[in-house]
Amino acid sequence: MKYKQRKKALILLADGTIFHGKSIGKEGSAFGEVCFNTGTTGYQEIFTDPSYYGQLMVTTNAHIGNYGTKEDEVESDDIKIAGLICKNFSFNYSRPAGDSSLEDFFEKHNKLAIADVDTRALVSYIRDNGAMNAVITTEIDKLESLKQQLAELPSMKGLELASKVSTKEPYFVGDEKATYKIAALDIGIKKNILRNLVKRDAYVKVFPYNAKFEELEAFNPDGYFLSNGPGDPEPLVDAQLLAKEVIAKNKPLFGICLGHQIIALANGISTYKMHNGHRGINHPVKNLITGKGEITSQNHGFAINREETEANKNVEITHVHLNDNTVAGIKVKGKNCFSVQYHPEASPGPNDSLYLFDQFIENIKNNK
Ligand SMILES: NC(=O)CC[C@H](N)C(=O)O
Repeated sequence: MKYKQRKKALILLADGTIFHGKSIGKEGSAFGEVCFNTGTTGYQEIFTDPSYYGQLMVTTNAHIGNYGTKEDEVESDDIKIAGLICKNFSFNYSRPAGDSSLEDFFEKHNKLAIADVDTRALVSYIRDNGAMNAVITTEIDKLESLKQQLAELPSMKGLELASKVSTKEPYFVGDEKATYKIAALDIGIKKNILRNLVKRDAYVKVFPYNAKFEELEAFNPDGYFLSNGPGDPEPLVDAQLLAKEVIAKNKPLFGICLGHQIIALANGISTYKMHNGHRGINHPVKNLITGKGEITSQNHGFAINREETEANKNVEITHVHLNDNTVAGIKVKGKNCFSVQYHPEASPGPNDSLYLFDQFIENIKNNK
Protein backbone atom coordinates (compact mmCIF):
# COMPACT_ATOMS: atom_id res chain seq x y z
CA MET A 1 0.00 0.00 0.00
CA LYS A 2 1.37 3.35 -1.07
CA TYR A 3 -0.85 5.39 1.18
CA LYS A 4 0.23 8.95 0.53
CA GLN A 5 -0.93 12.18 2.05
CA ARG A 6 -4.01 12.49 -0.10
CA LYS A 7 -4.92 15.83 -1.59
CA LYS A 8 -8.23 17.58 -1.22
CA ALA A 9 -10.33 17.18 -4.34
CA LEU A 10 -13.77 18.14 -5.52
CA ILE A 11 -16.42 17.60 -8.14
CA LEU A 12 -17.78 20.68 -9.80
CA LEU A 13 -21.01 20.13 -11.73
CA ALA A 14 -21.92 22.24 -14.76
CA ASP A 15 -24.67 23.95 -12.74
CA GLY A 16 -22.12 25.11 -10.17
CA THR A 17 -22.87 22.50 -7.47
CA ILE A 18 -19.81 21.21 -5.61
CA PHE A 19 -19.15 17.92 -3.79
CA HIS A 20 -15.95 17.32 -1.83
CA GLY A 21 -13.56 14.39 -1.63
CA LYS A 22 -9.91 13.36 -1.67
CA SER A 23 -7.73 12.31 -4.58
CA ILE A 24 -6.37 8.75 -4.76
CA GLY A 25 -3.04 9.41 -6.42
CA LYS A 26 -2.86 11.35 -9.64
CA GLU A 27 -3.45 15.06 -9.34
CA GLY A 28 -5.02 17.43 -11.86
CA SER A 29 -8.45 17.70 -13.45
CA ALA A 30 -10.65 15.42 -15.54
CA PHE A 31 -13.75 16.50 -17.45
CA GLY A 32 -16.71 14.44 -18.59
CA GLU A 33 -20.40 13.74 -18.25
CA VAL A 34 -21.11 12.54 -14.74
CA CYS A 35 -23.08 9.30 -14.52
CA PHE A 36 -23.53 6.52 -11.97
CA ASN A 37 -23.41 2.73 -12.03
CA THR A 38 -25.28 0.79 -9.35
CA GLY A 39 -23.38 -2.50 -9.84
CA THR A 40 -22.03 -4.01 -6.64
CA THR A 41 -19.24 -5.86 -8.46
CA GLY A 42 -17.47 -5.59 -11.79
CA TYR A 43 -15.68 -2.27 -11.38
CA GLN A 44 -12.70 -3.27 -13.52
CA GLU A 45 -14.99 -4.27 -16.39
CA ILE A 46 -16.91 -1.00 -16.02
CA PHE A 47 -13.77 1.17 -15.99
CA THR A 48 -12.40 -0.50 -19.15
CA ASP A 49 -15.70 -0.56 -21.09
CA PRO A 50 -15.26 1.75 -24.13
CA SER A 51 -18.97 2.72 -23.94
CA TYR A 52 -18.04 4.91 -20.96
CA TYR A 53 -15.47 6.99 -22.83
CA GLY A 54 -15.96 10.66 -21.92
CA GLN A 55 -17.86 9.94 -18.72
CA LEU A 56 -16.98 10.49 -15.06
CA MET A 57 -18.16 7.40 -13.24
CA VAL A 58 -19.78 7.51 -9.82
CA THR A 59 -19.91 4.04 -8.27
CA THR A 60 -22.72 3.56 -5.77
CA ASN A 61 -21.18 0.49 -4.11
CA ALA A 62 -19.75 1.41 -0.69
CA HIS A 63 -16.32 -0.11 -1.42
CA ILE A 64 -14.32 0.04 -4.62
CA GLY A 65 -10.99 -1.76 -5.07
CA ASN A 66 -11.42 -4.41 -2.37
CA TYR A 67 -10.83 -7.33 -4.75
CA GLY A 68 -8.05 -5.63 -6.70
CA THR A 69 -7.66 -6.05 -10.44
CA LYS A 70 -6.75 -8.93 -12.73
CA GLU A 71 -5.04 -8.50 -16.06
CA ASP A 72 -7.50 -10.55 -18.11
CA GLU A 73 -10.66 -9.09 -16.59
CA VAL A 74 -10.69 -6.10 -18.88
CA GLU A 75 -13.11 -5.07 -21.60
CA SER A 76 -10.47 -3.08 -23.52
CA ASP A 77 -6.77 -2.37 -23.13
CA ASP A 78 -7.02 0.63 -20.85
CA ILE A 79 -9.28 2.59 -18.52
CA LYS A 80 -11.91 4.27 -20.66
CA ILE A 81 -13.86 6.27 -18.08
CA ALA A 82 -12.72 9.89 -17.80
CA GLY A 83 -12.34 9.51 -14.04
CA LEU A 84 -13.73 7.79 -10.96
CA ILE A 85 -15.80 9.18 -8.09
CA CYS A 86 -16.36 6.79 -5.18
CA LYS A 87 -17.03 6.53 -1.46
CA ASN A 88 -14.49 4.14 0.15
CA PHE A 89 -11.47 3.35 -2.00
CA SER A 90 -9.65 0.20 -0.87
CA PHE A 91 -5.90 0.54 -1.15
CA ASN A 92 -5.63 -3.09 -0.02
CA TYR A 93 -7.15 -5.98 -1.86
CA SER A 94 -7.85 -9.49 -0.71
CA ARG A 95 -8.34 -11.85 -3.62
CA PRO A 96 -5.79 -14.57 -4.29
CA ALA A 97 -6.44 -14.36 -8.05
CA GLY A 98 -5.92 -10.59 -8.16
CA ASP A 99 -2.62 -9.39 -9.62
CA SER A 100 -2.63 -5.68 -8.80
CA SER A 101 -4.34 -3.10 -6.62
CA LEU A 102 -6.88 -0.72 -8.10
CA GLU A 103 -4.61 2.13 -7.01
CA ASP A 104 -1.79 0.73 -9.18
CA PHE A 105 -4.23 0.14 -12.03
CA PHE A 106 -5.28 3.80 -12.00
CA GLU A 107 -1.67 4.89 -11.73
CA LYS A 108 -0.64 2.66 -14.64
CA HIS A 109 -3.37 4.12 -16.83
CA ASN A 110 -2.78 7.64 -15.58
CA LYS A 111 -6.38 8.30 -14.57
CA LEU A 112 -7.80 10.49 -11.87
CA ALA A 113 -9.93 9.01 -9.09
CA ILE A 114 -11.44 10.72 -6.09
CA ALA A 115 -12.82 9.07 -2.98
CA ASP A 116 -14.48 9.96 0.33
CA VAL A 117 -17.28 11.58 -1.63
CA ASP A 118 -20.86 11.53 -0.35
CA THR A 119 -21.85 9.48 -3.39
CA ARG A 120 -25.36 8.97 -2.06
CA ALA A 121 -25.98 12.74 -2.07
CA LEU A 122 -24.27 13.13 -5.45
CA VAL A 123 -26.32 10.34 -7.05
CA SER A 124 -29.57 11.73 -5.59
CA TYR A 125 -28.61 15.08 -7.06
CA ILE A 126 -27.91 13.83 -10.57
CA ARG A 127 -30.89 11.47 -10.40
CA ASP A 128 -33.14 14.49 -9.83
CA ASN A 129 -31.33 16.96 -12.07
CA GLY A 130 -30.23 14.64 -14.87
CA ALA A 131 -26.87 13.65 -16.33
CA MET A 132 -24.65 16.71 -16.79
CA ASN A 133 -21.05 17.67 -17.47
CA ALA A 134 -18.66 17.97 -14.56
CA VAL A 135 -15.00 18.17 -13.63
CA ILE A 136 -13.17 16.34 -10.88
CA THR A 137 -10.10 18.17 -9.69
CA THR A 138 -7.34 18.58 -7.13
CA GLU A 139 -6.73 22.09 -8.50
CA ILE A 140 -9.19 23.65 -6.12
CA ASP A 141 -7.53 27.03 -6.34
CA LYS A 142 -8.38 27.22 -10.06
CA LEU A 143 -12.14 26.98 -9.77
CA GLU A 144 -12.94 30.00 -11.92
CA SER A 145 -10.91 28.78 -14.87
CA LEU A 146 -12.32 25.23 -14.44
CA LYS A 147 -15.85 26.69 -14.51
CA GLN A 148 -15.04 28.35 -17.80
CA GLN A 149 -13.58 25.21 -19.32
CA LEU A 150 -16.61 23.26 -18.12
CA ALA A 151 -18.96 25.73 -19.80
CA GLU A 152 -17.12 25.09 -23.08
CA LEU A 153 -17.27 21.29 -22.83
CA PRO A 154 -19.66 19.92 -25.47
CA SER A 155 -22.80 18.17 -24.29
CA MET A 156 -23.00 14.37 -24.71
CA LYS A 157 -26.03 14.98 -26.95
CA GLY A 158 -24.78 15.08 -30.52
CA LEU A 159 -21.28 13.92 -29.57
CA GLU A 160 -19.54 11.39 -31.81
CA LEU A 161 -17.08 9.39 -29.71
CA ALA A 162 -16.78 6.05 -31.51
CA SER A 163 -13.78 7.35 -33.48
CA LYS A 164 -11.89 7.90 -30.18
CA VAL A 165 -12.07 4.25 -29.12
CA SER A 166 -12.35 2.27 -32.36
CA THR A 167 -9.47 0.22 -33.74
CA LYS A 168 -7.36 2.05 -36.33
CA GLU A 169 -6.74 -1.10 -38.39
CA PRO A 170 -8.82 -4.23 -38.90
CA TYR A 171 -7.81 -7.26 -36.80
CA PHE A 172 -8.82 -10.88 -36.41
CA VAL A 173 -10.00 -12.85 -33.39
CA GLY A 174 -10.46 -16.63 -33.11
CA ASP A 175 -9.48 -19.56 -35.23
CA GLU A 176 -9.27 -19.04 -38.97
CA LYS A 177 -10.75 -22.51 -39.49
CA ALA A 178 -13.80 -21.86 -37.31
CA THR A 179 -17.23 -22.72 -38.73
CA TYR A 180 -18.61 -19.16 -38.95
CA LYS A 181 -17.13 -15.92 -40.17
CA ILE A 182 -18.38 -12.71 -38.60
CA ALA A 183 -17.56 -9.12 -39.58
CA ALA A 184 -17.81 -6.85 -36.54
CA LEU A 185 -17.91 -3.06 -36.71
CA ASP A 186 -15.94 -1.68 -33.77
CA ILE A 187 -17.69 1.44 -32.54
CA GLY A 188 -16.38 0.69 -29.03
CA ILE A 189 -16.44 -3.10 -28.81
CA LYS A 190 -16.09 -4.92 -25.47
CA LYS A 191 -13.76 -7.91 -25.39
CA ASN A 192 -16.38 -10.17 -23.87
CA ILE A 193 -18.52 -9.82 -26.97
CA LEU A 194 -15.61 -11.14 -29.03
CA ARG A 195 -15.00 -13.93 -26.49
CA ASN A 196 -18.64 -14.95 -26.78
CA LEU A 197 -18.56 -15.06 -30.58
CA VAL A 198 -15.28 -17.01 -30.63
CA LYS A 199 -16.68 -19.44 -28.02
CA ARG A 200 -19.48 -20.19 -30.49
CA ASP A 201 -17.06 -21.26 -33.19
CA ALA A 202 -16.72 -17.93 -34.99
CA TYR A 203 -13.72 -16.33 -36.62
CA VAL A 204 -14.19 -12.57 -36.31
CA LYS A 205 -12.73 -9.75 -38.33
CA VAL A 206 -13.05 -6.46 -36.46
CA PHE A 207 -13.32 -3.28 -38.56
CA PRO A 208 -12.76 0.43 -37.73
CA TYR A 209 -15.86 2.53 -37.02
CA ASN A 210 -15.89 4.18 -40.47
CA ALA A 211 -15.37 1.03 -42.58
CA LYS A 212 -17.65 0.75 -45.60
CA PHE A 213 -20.03 -2.14 -46.21
CA GLU A 214 -17.90 -3.26 -49.17
CA GLU A 215 -14.85 -3.68 -46.91
CA LEU A 216 -16.79 -5.90 -44.53
CA GLU A 217 -18.39 -7.78 -47.40
CA ALA A 218 -14.96 -8.52 -48.90
CA PHE A 219 -14.26 -10.71 -45.85
CA ASN A 220 -17.16 -12.84 -47.09
CA PRO A 221 -18.73 -13.10 -43.63
CA ASP A 222 -21.68 -15.30 -42.68
CA GLY A 223 -22.92 -12.64 -40.29
CA TYR A 224 -22.45 -8.98 -39.34
CA PHE A 225 -22.20 -7.45 -35.89
CA LEU A 226 -22.60 -3.84 -34.66
CA SER A 227 -20.97 -3.22 -31.29
CA ASN A 228 -21.66 -1.18 -28.20
CA GLY A 229 -19.84 2.12 -27.83
CA PRO A 230 -19.72 5.64 -26.43
CA GLY A 231 -21.49 8.86 -27.37
CA ASP A 232 -24.61 9.74 -29.31
CA PRO A 233 -25.56 7.26 -32.08
CA GLU A 234 -27.04 9.99 -34.31
CA PRO A 235 -23.77 11.35 -35.80
CA LEU A 236 -22.62 7.81 -36.76
CA VAL A 237 -23.99 8.13 -40.28
CA ASP A 238 -21.55 5.68 -41.91
CA ALA A 239 -22.53 2.93 -39.48
CA GLN A 240 -26.24 3.60 -40.13
CA LEU A 241 -25.64 3.34 -43.86
CA LEU A 242 -23.76 0.10 -43.36
CA ALA A 243 -26.65 -1.33 -41.29
CA LYS A 244 -29.09 -0.36 -44.06
CA GLU A 245 -27.02 -2.26 -46.63
CA VAL A 246 -26.69 -5.39 -44.48
CA ILE A 247 -30.46 -5.37 -43.84
CA ALA A 248 -31.25 -4.77 -47.53
CA LYS A 249 -29.14 -7.82 -48.43
CA ASN A 250 -30.90 -9.76 -45.66
CA LYS A 251 -27.63 -10.92 -44.10
CA PRO A 252 -27.66 -11.94 -40.41
CA LEU A 253 -27.11 -8.83 -38.30
CA PHE A 254 -26.93 -8.48 -34.52
CA GLY A 255 -26.50 -5.18 -32.67
CA ILE A 256 -25.73 -4.50 -29.02
CA CYS A 257 -26.45 -1.18 -27.29
CA LEU A 258 -24.94 1.53 -29.56
CA GLY A 259 -25.27 -1.08 -32.36
CA HIS A 260 -28.97 -1.46 -31.48
CA GLN A 261 -29.46 2.31 -31.65
CA ILE A 262 -27.73 2.36 -35.07
CA ILE A 263 -30.12 -0.35 -36.36
CA ALA A 264 -33.11 1.67 -35.09
CA LEU A 265 -31.82 4.84 -36.80
CA ALA A 266 -31.22 2.86 -40.00
CA ASN A 267 -34.93 2.01 -39.89
CA GLY A 268 -36.05 5.61 -39.46
CA ILE A 269 -36.58 5.45 -35.68
CA SER A 270 -35.05 8.35 -33.78
CA THR A 271 -33.02 8.17 -30.58
CA TYR A 272 -33.12 10.54 -27.61
CA LYS A 273 -30.98 11.34 -24.60
CA MET A 274 -32.48 9.92 -21.40
CA HIS A 275 -32.74 11.93 -18.17
CA ASN A 276 -30.21 9.63 -16.52
CA GLY A 277 -29.86 6.43 -18.49
CA HIS A 278 -29.52 2.87 -17.19
CA ARG A 279 -26.23 1.72 -15.69
CA GLY A 280 -26.09 -1.33 -13.48
CA ILE A 281 -26.20 -5.10 -13.42
CA ASN A 282 -29.73 -5.84 -12.22
CA HIS A 283 -32.03 -4.27 -14.80
CA PRO A 284 -35.21 -6.29 -15.43
CA VAL A 285 -36.17 -6.92 -19.04
CA LYS A 286 -39.08 -8.89 -20.48
CA ASN A 287 -38.67 -10.88 -23.66
CA LEU A 288 -42.06 -10.36 -25.35
CA ILE A 289 -41.55 -13.32 -27.69
CA THR A 290 -41.00 -15.94 -24.96
CA GLY A 291 -42.73 -14.09 -22.10
CA LYS A 292 -39.65 -14.69 -19.94
CA GLY A 293 -37.94 -12.16 -17.72
CA GLU A 294 -34.18 -11.60 -17.68
CA ILE A 295 -31.95 -9.70 -15.30
CA THR A 296 -29.56 -7.73 -17.43
CA SER A 297 -26.42 -5.64 -17.41
CA GLN A 298 -27.06 -2.16 -18.80
CA ASN A 299 -25.06 0.90 -19.68
CA HIS A 300 -26.71 3.51 -21.85
CA GLY A 301 -27.67 7.15 -21.76
CA PHE A 302 -29.61 7.18 -25.02
CA ALA A 303 -32.63 5.12 -26.04
CA ILE A 304 -34.77 4.60 -29.12
CA ASN A 305 -38.14 6.32 -29.42
CA ARG A 306 -40.86 3.89 -28.33
CA GLU A 307 -43.85 5.51 -30.13
CA GLU A 308 -41.93 5.62 -33.41
CA THR A 309 -40.90 1.99 -32.97
CA GLU A 310 -44.50 0.92 -32.35
CA ALA A 311 -45.65 2.85 -35.41
CA ASN A 312 -42.85 1.49 -37.62
CA LYS A 313 -44.16 -1.16 -40.04
CA ASN A 314 -40.76 -2.80 -40.49
CA VAL A 315 -39.75 -3.16 -36.86
CA GLU A 316 -41.13 -5.17 -33.95
CA ILE A 317 -40.39 -4.63 -30.26
CA THR A 318 -39.03 -7.88 -28.79
CA HIS A 319 -37.84 -6.75 -25.35
CA VAL A 320 -39.03 -4.13 -22.88
CA HIS A 321 -37.27 -2.64 -19.83
CA LEU A 322 -39.60 -3.36 -16.93
CA ASN A 323 -38.62 -0.35 -14.79
CA ASP A 324 -39.66 2.31 -17.28
CA ASN A 325 -41.10 0.51 -20.33
CA THR A 326 -38.35 1.77 -22.63
CA VAL A 327 -37.52 -0.37 -25.66
CA ALA A 328 -34.89 -2.98 -24.74
CA GLY A 329 -34.84 -5.00 -27.97
CA ILE A 330 -36.14 -5.02 -31.54
CA LYS A 331 -36.13 -7.15 -34.66
CA VAL A 332 -36.57 -6.13 -38.25
CA LYS A 333 -39.63 -7.96 -39.60
CA GLY A 334 -38.92 -10.53 -42.27
CA LYS A 335 -35.17 -9.86 -42.02
CA ASN A 336 -32.30 -11.58 -40.32
CA CYS A 337 -31.71 -8.68 -37.99
CA PHE A 338 -32.21 -8.13 -34.27
CA SER A 339 -30.69 -6.03 -31.53
CA VAL A 340 -30.82 -5.28 -27.81
CA GLN A 341 -30.27 -2.11 -25.80
CA TYR A 342 -28.54 -4.01 -22.99
CA HIS A 343 -25.41 -6.17 -22.62
CA PRO A 344 -26.00 -9.91 -23.10
CA GLU A 345 -22.23 -10.49 -22.88
CA ALA A 346 -22.47 -9.20 -19.29
CA SER A 347 -18.97 -8.65 -17.84
CA PRO A 348 -20.00 -7.33 -15.49
CA GLY A 349 -23.41 -8.74 -14.86
CA PRO A 350 -25.68 -11.76 -15.03
CA ASN A 351 -25.61 -14.34 -17.80
CA ASP A 352 -29.38 -14.53 -18.36
CA SER A 353 -29.15 -13.06 -21.85
CA LEU A 354 -26.31 -15.12 -23.33
CA TYR A 355 -28.97 -16.96 -25.38
CA LEU A 356 -28.95 -13.97 -27.75
CA PHE A 357 -25.50 -15.00 -29.01
CA ASP A 358 -26.90 -18.49 -29.70
CA GLN A 359 -29.82 -16.86 -31.51
CA PHE A 360 -27.38 -14.89 -33.70
CA ILE A 361 -25.39 -18.05 -34.53
CA GLU A 362 -28.67 -19.87 -35.27
CA ASN A 363 -29.61 -17.09 -37.74
CA ILE A 364 -26.17 -17.42 -39.32
CA LYS A 365 -26.47 -21.21 -39.54
CA ASN A 366 -29.90 -21.00 -41.18
CA ASN A 367 -28.63 -18.49 -43.69
CA LYS A 368 -25.40 -20.26 -44.60
N1 LIG B 1 -23.20 0.66 -24.01
C1 LIG B 1 -23.42 1.35 -25.10
O1 LIG B 1 -23.20 0.91 -26.22
C2 LIG B 1 -23.91 2.77 -24.90
C3 LIG B 1 -24.56 3.35 -26.13
C4 LIG B 1 -24.67 4.87 -26.10
N2 LIG B 1 -23.37 5.48 -26.03
C5 LIG B 1 -25.53 5.31 -24.94
O2 LIG B 1 -25.03 5.84 -23.97
O3 LIG B 1 -26.73 5.10 -24.97
